[in-house]
Parts: sequence; C-alpha cells; structure tokens
Amino acid sequence: MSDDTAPPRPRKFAHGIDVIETHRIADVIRRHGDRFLNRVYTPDEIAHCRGRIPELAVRFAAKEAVMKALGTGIRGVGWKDIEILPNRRGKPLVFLYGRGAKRAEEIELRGLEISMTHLADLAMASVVGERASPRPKTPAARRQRPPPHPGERPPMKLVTAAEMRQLEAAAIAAGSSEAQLMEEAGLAVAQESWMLLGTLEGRRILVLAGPGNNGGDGLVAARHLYDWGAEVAVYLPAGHRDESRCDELRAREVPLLMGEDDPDGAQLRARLEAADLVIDALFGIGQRLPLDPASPVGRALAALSAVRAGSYQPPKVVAVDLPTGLDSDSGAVDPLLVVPDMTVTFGLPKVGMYQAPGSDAVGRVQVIDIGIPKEALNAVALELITSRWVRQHLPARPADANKGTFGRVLVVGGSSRYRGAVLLAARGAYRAGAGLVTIAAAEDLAAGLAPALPEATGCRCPPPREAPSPPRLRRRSARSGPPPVRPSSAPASPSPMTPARSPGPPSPIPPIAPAASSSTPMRSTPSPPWTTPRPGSTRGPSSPPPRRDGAAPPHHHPRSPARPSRRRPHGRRALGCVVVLKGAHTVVAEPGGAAALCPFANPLLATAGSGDVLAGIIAGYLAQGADPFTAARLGVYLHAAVAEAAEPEFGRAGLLAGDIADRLPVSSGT
Ligand SMILES: NC(=O)C1=CN([C@@H]2O[C@H](COP(=O)(O)OP(=O)(O)OC[C@H]3O[C@@H](n4cnc5c(N)ncnc54)[C@H](O)[C@@H]3O)[C@@H](O)[C@H]2O)[C@@H](O)CC1
Ligand SMILES: Nc1ncnc2c1ncn2[C@@H]1O[C@H](COP(=O)(O)OP(=O)(O)O)[C@@H](O)[C@H]1O
Ligand SMILES: [K+]
Ligand SMILES: [Mg+2]
Repeated sequence: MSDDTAPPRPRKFAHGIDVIETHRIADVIRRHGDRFLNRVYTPDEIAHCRGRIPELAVRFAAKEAVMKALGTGIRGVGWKDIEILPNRRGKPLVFLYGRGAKRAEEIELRGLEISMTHLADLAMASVVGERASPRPKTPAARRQRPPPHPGERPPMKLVTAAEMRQLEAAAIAAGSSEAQLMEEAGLAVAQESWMLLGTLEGRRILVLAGPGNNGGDGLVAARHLYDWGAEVAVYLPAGHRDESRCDELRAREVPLLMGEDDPDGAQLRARLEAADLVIDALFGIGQRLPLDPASPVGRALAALSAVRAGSYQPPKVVAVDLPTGLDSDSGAVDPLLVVPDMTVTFGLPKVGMYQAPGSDAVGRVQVIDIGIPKEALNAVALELITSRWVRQHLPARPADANKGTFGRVLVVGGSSRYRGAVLLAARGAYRAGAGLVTIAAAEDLAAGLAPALPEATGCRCPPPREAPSPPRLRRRSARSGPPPVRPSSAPASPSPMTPARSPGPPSPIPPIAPAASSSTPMRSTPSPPWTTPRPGSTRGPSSPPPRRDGAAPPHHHPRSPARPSRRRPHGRRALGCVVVLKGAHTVVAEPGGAAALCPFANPLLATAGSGDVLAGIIAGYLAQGADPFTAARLGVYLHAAVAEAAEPEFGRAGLLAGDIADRLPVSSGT
C-alpha cells in the first residue's frame, strides 16, 4: 500500500511481451477441454472467446506478458487474476484481481496498455505501463528516503525443519489443512516448472516422488502439469502412503512407475533420458541423512546424476522444498545430491539453503507463500539480511549535515607486526560514512600512519605495557571525542577493551570493537556492543571451523559446524553483546535471541585484513547512530556485497582488504 505522506518513488516503465504458437493451445484444448479453459480463463473471457482458438491463444500470451510486466513471473499471480476483455469499441483492456491487483498496488502500477496480434500460427501480446521504481536511484531520492518504520516489509526469515513444522501447525490451527497446503505447494511447483520450460505442450516431465508429503507435493504438481498439456510420468522408488493422490493420476492415465517393478532401473533410466524436466520430490524437510546409495531413493538420484552428466541435452531439475540430500538446518550436502536449476521452497527458505556448502547446491530459490499466518512468522528468530533491508536501514545522510552529524570513531591499536590493521579499520569507518576517524597508535608507529591515511586524525597511545585502563580510555575518548575501535588483528594492548559511551549528541561515540582473534578475555569487563570472532575463536561453539572450500563434506551433515542454530546462542549470551561470527555466510546474533545471516559466501573476502575493514565499517555505522545489531548487519552485508560486485572483475581471488573499504560506497548504493 502506498503511503500518501511518503515522497513519490521514481517511476519507470513496466513492460512484458510474450508469444505462443496457436496450435499448442488448440492441442491442449483438444486434450483437456474445459479443465484447461476453467483453469486459465475467467468466465467472461470464455464467453467472449466462444472457443475461438486465436482469441484464446492471444489471451494466453497476454496473461504471460502481464505477469512479466508485474515482475512476478507466474509465481504468486494466478492465470485468472488477469483478465483481458475488450471495451465497447473493441480495444482490449487488462483487469487485475486478487494477487494480480495486490502486486499492481505494491509497485504502484498505472496505465497498463495492451496490444495483441496474431499471424498464421503465432499469437503475440505486449503490455506496457508505468510503475514505481523498486529502489531510489538518484542521490536526491536517496536523501528523501523516509526513515525506517515498523510498518515496512518484514525481513526474510529462515527456518529450521522443526520451525517449519511449527509454522505448518499454525497454518492448520488457523483454518488450513495439510491437504490444502499440499495443493498450494504442488500448484506452485507446477507453475514454476511451466515458467522454467517456457511451454508445456510436448514437453516430457518426470516426477520423482518419495513416500512422504514431499512426494505428495510432487504428485499434485504432476496432476496440474498433465492437465496443462505436458507429457508427465511419475516414478515412485518407495511407493506412496497417500493412495488417493496416486488414484487422481491413474484416472488421468499418467504412467506411475513403482521402484519395485523396475529392479534393474532400466525403465527409470529410459524415462530420465527422455525427460526435458525432472522434478525432485523425493524427500523434503523430513529427510534423514546420509542417504543410502543402495536404497531405491539413492539409486534414483544416482541415475539422475548419471543422465545429467552423460547427456547431450540433460533435463532441467526442479527441487521441491529442498533438494534431496541437503540438510535443511546445517546446509550439509550428501554426495548423492543433484544440484537443481531451481528450488521451489514453501513458507520460508530453510537455514541450510544459506549455509555452505548447501548454498551452492540449491540453484535459484523461489519462495512460495502457502498461507502461513503472519503472526506465526514473528516467532522465527533467524533472518536473512537482504539488500532491501539494508537500503531501509542505512543511516540517513541529510544534505545539511556537517561532519559532526556522522559521528566519530577512534581506532586503537597498531603494532609493528600488524601495522596496517588500524589503517584498514579506519578506512572502513570512513568509507562507511563516519564523520571523523582518529587513530590512537603507539608513538613509533603513528608517524608512519599519517601519510597512509591523511584524513584520519591521530592521538598518542602509550606503548603496550602502559596501556590505559578502560576507565582512562573512556575519559580520554570523552575528552578527545572519538570512540575506540580495535581492529581484530591489532593486539595493541594486553588489557581488555571496554565500550566507551557517548557523552551525548551530536557526536554519538560508537563503542569499541574488540575481536576475539586477539584472544583477549572479554568477560572481566563490561560487555562491548559487539564482537567479531571467527568460528572456533570463541569458547562457546565447540565445533571446528567451517569448510570454506565449498566441497561437500561427505557424511558430515547434521552436526556441521556451519550451523547457526547450533552456534548462535553460546557466544552472544555469554558475552552479552552482539556477536558477528565471521566466515562464509557470517552470522550476526544479539543477546535477545534474534540473529541474521549474510546471504553471501565469497572467497574474495578470505584475505588478510578484511576482518579489520569489517570492524571499521561496523564502527562507522555505529558512529552514525545505528544500534549495534543494525550496524553489524549493515556492515556484514555491505562488506560481503563488495566481493559479490567485484567478482566479474576479479574472479575468485585478488581483492585486497583495502579494496573492500574503497569499494564500499558503490555497494551501499545498490
Ligand atoms: N511443512 C509444511 O508446511 C508443508 C510441507 N509440505 C511438504 O512436506 C514435506 C515434508 O514431508 P514429510 O514430513 O512427509 O517428509 P519427507 O517427504 O521429506 O520425507 C518422507 C519420509 O521419508 C522417510 N525418510 C527420510 N529420510 C530417509 C532416508 N534417508 N531413507 C529412507 N527414508 C527416509 C521419513 O520417514 C520421512 O518422514 C516438506 O518438505 C514439503 O515438501 C507441503 O506439503 C506443504 C506444507
Ligand atoms: N569464504 C568466505 N565467504 C564470505 N566471507 C568470508 C569468507 N572468508 C572470509 N570471509 C570474511 O572475511 C573476513 C575475514 O576476517 P578475519 O578472519 O578477521 O581476517 P583478518 O583478521 O585478516 O582481518 C570476515 O568478515 C569473514 O566473514
Ligand atoms: K525434494
Ligand atoms: Mg581478524
């Protein structure tokens, strides 16, 4: 819903185009008659078209063109949410209902004009309108952005399998049923499969259906895809517990192949070789890993793998809810997993889809709303940090600001071994937008630092042996302004660091950032607002560091160290502060129980000093008034977003920590 008091969002064209071969629609109608018509067209459209194939075909293209203009694909907008009918003079008009109308409202769509044409066997439609830009692009628009408020779109949450089952129970308590949820899920899989293939007519689809509800979703998808004109077959390696779903398919004469009737797998192989698309509905959140390679499911996956590897035109793969072989909670990957082109996941994405190595094993992720009550989602603790969230929470940069508006950061540290660390942190803080950065380094180093970052001011820091006590440091920072930040690899002082609190506006003093890599005990002093350990460097999590090579750890799943649900609680509760657990898919957790996961894993960040830059960036956002949890999420996301953006230029290696700082403003703008 647009807010009347908000400044207008910049506008841009919304365009969609689609073309279809008329005979394909004729064939579907011949085979499926009213079932197809009633599924795709509104009663008024059916009445208007009176069975005329070119009229029906061009409307089919028109609906897809509208979906493209809405920017949704066919996910989320039903065929009958879009209606194309002529006005009295015969000019076609687009009417939107239900989710189509909702989406149009969200993007502030205006004036959707349609043009349709057909020629011999082709029908084509093009629509154009005007919509609000998804994000402010110009600096002026950015300055005008309203401050974040609680009414904004909720963050993307991530769930474990157990949490997903609770949400499912909440949906059922609110009036849905398991069968209804499965219908929603299966329909979405069918729609996404259609979108992936482009057309269904003449396309061969093989559904690999497991014994449980994941298999049930696959059977519903098979039913729709058959009704819409695809050539569908279903392979059930271990049978299915819901006979009525199988009967729906038998009634349509969809071939159902049972694993026990195909002992040598020859029929399965033949079907796989002929398929344009394979739907993996073997196991979802109910899977227990490791998979047994000798089991019927294991053999089906091995056959799919072999066909994919050995075929000139391998079938596309769509995974239902989760790829079979992916641990929903840890992201551990079974060696039998076949990486899909797309995963259609229900309700919310699963944590394991954003944990290495699982994040590389899911293909494109489509999240499908299956009607989980909004209130139930609030109970989910872990969220994914998204670019939308980041845009909404970056500190405001008013045009009439002066440097005092943006706060001050004090970086404390510097040793002959880690001479660059303070500079990198200071650079990160400046690039994040801090108004003033001061470096407090030992006298012998300070002179060398000034030319490297002339923008930073300096203040004398006693040599390590006489390092200031926390109260002295606090007094000093209150006197000289800036708050201390100690970059992670700069063990300047043997004494623990404590947060320095702001003496008051206009220069909020962001507290220090001691990092666990210097092995400083932090519990003996008041808690810092955040800390940035790497896995293994805090005392809480007992697991070894996560693998960063992206390889599937064979049979190493449910206890994977990269599992935030296991790692989360310890550090942050013990330390009483926000914890940034660094690595691929960094986790940020706050003592209250909320946690956020970075969507990125990128080896460009695995370079010395990048953690120091991160500490500085976070301090930079703190200095600008962000609370510690927000500052840490902003910093972690944008730090990694730099690497993502740099990948086309650098590939997988060669970014320097200093480059991360220097490229930060570019990633903040996107
Ligand atoms: N949670 C939800 O809100 C919804 C769940 N739905 C679907 O239901 C799925 C979960 O269904 P289920 O709980 O039936 O579980 P699955 O369908 O994932 O697994 C079925 C059964 O297979 C068996 N199994 C698991 N691992 C095995 C292994 N390695 N070897 C042999 N047998 C094994 C288990 O007994 C398990 O219960 C979800 O992934 C999703 O696809 C949807 O229908 C819609 C709503
Ligand atoms: N594979 C990876 N994917 C994403 N981020 C990574 C990866 N490897 C390292 N990082 C990030 O790089 C930074 C490294 O920090 P750290 O280990 O403290 O390095 P240093 O002490 O040299 O600055 C952290 O922010 C970490 O999250
Ligand atoms: K699956
Ligand atoms: Mg470090």
